[in-house]
Amino acid sequence: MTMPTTLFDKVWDAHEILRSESGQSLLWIDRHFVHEGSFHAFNKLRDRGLGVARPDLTFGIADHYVPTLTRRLDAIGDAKVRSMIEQLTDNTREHGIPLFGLDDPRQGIVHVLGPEQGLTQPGLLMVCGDSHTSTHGAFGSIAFGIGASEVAHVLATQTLWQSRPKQMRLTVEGELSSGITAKDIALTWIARLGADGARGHAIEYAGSAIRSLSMEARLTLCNLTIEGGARCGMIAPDETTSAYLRNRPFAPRGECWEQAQAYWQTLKSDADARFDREVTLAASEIAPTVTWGVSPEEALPIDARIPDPAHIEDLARARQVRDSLDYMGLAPGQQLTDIAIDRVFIGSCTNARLEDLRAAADVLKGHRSKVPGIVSPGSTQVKHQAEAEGLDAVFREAGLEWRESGCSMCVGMNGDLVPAGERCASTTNRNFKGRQGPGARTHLMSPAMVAAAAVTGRLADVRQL
Ligand SMILES: CC(C)[C@H](C(=O)O)[C@@H](O)C(=O)O
Ligand code: SF4
Repeated sequence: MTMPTTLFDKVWDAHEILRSESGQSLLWIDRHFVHEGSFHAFNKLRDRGLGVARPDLTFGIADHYVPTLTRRLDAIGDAKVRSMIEQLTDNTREHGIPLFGLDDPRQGIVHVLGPEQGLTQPGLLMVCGDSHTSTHGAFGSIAFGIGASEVAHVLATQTLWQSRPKQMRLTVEGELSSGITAKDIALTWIARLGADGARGHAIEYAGSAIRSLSMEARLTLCNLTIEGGARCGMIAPDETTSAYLRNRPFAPRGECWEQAQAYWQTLKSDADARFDREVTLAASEIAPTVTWGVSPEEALPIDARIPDPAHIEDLARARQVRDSLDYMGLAPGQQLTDIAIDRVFIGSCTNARLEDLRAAADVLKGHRSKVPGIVSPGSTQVKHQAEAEGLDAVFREAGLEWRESGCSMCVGMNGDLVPAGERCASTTNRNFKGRQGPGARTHLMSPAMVAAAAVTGRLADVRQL
């Protein structure tokens, strides 16, 4: 009798080349994405006179530093920003690595582009020097972020040493009510377990509420997995996965497609597989959720009040809450829906795919935004699709800026910043101090909720508009 195994075990075991005495596994890497931050690793290779082992399995993507007002490199005033994009172009050219560069019609944020192009597929092992690589696990691949020296190791060998993480299953049963999205599922579990709650674990998302999510929503959920401290997040591939991938540029075709289907069907946890940890949520207990503090775990249902540190017994936690409120410029006990905002941002690898833009446009249609804001589609293709549907017109008529695709105001590396002291309702994944700019205050929420905040000028419950 064979031991029952999990989806994670199946994919991991298929990639393990050997195991060291200390229990580390040497893993084969199927896909390696490199963005502008990879220059460290390329410099390392150069110092040691090494080449890239498998340029055909490596893909360059310009996203973190790209301008969103234009696609012209020479329009970037900041020489340091320009050089980040130039270095990626030079490094990929030198090593024969395909590049989705600034002016490529397929350009996009790495975690939007990979799935969109069909590079992300069930059963693969994928890495990138970027923490939100967990996104790609939505297809039933193992995908995680790695550090600069690991990027160099993968470039040089197409392999990576890793220790096998513990495993946790997060089951969400029931039906999500209208207005509740994958973003709300994620913020809810992270608020419950903590930003460190899933540390050292690979998460498999399961249950009827997860199975009913679209592919794009699954990407949002797996994207945010890292904010709960987990190593990666996965969802077993099903009909939704195959329907999404069929005919994508890099997806298998013809007989290979049939073979892939047969393999993908085996990619699920056995009925009696054991997890180190099981967590269950009822879909009915999930409300539209927003963050109020400086960590994704500081999140609450939109109808709640800001916590009062005077009522928190744990002194360390009370101090933390006081510190968060101080940075965020908020008062204890304040009703979330009373918080006025200064601007909005709709973008990032978390929530800037077509369905996200549709959800935001649905709420904005026929309204003016009370505050300024930027909409940056997750990829150039998403931009074109949105324009074909007239979504750009909805955003423009609402008074928001319709920009080019890139990481943009999620992290501000390209100069798209929230001014100090301003409060931004944002579809992104991190609300750390200074994340959107020095002194900037970020509230994370779903695209529909950002649109509701734009329309009302404060944090608002999209279900009550
Ligand atoms: C700059 C990059 C390495 C970073 C990451 O690792 O995630 C960024 O994408 C982020 O979201 O903070
Ligand atoms: S959009 Fe934001 S979270 Fe995603 S890769 Fe870019 S900087 Fe990181």
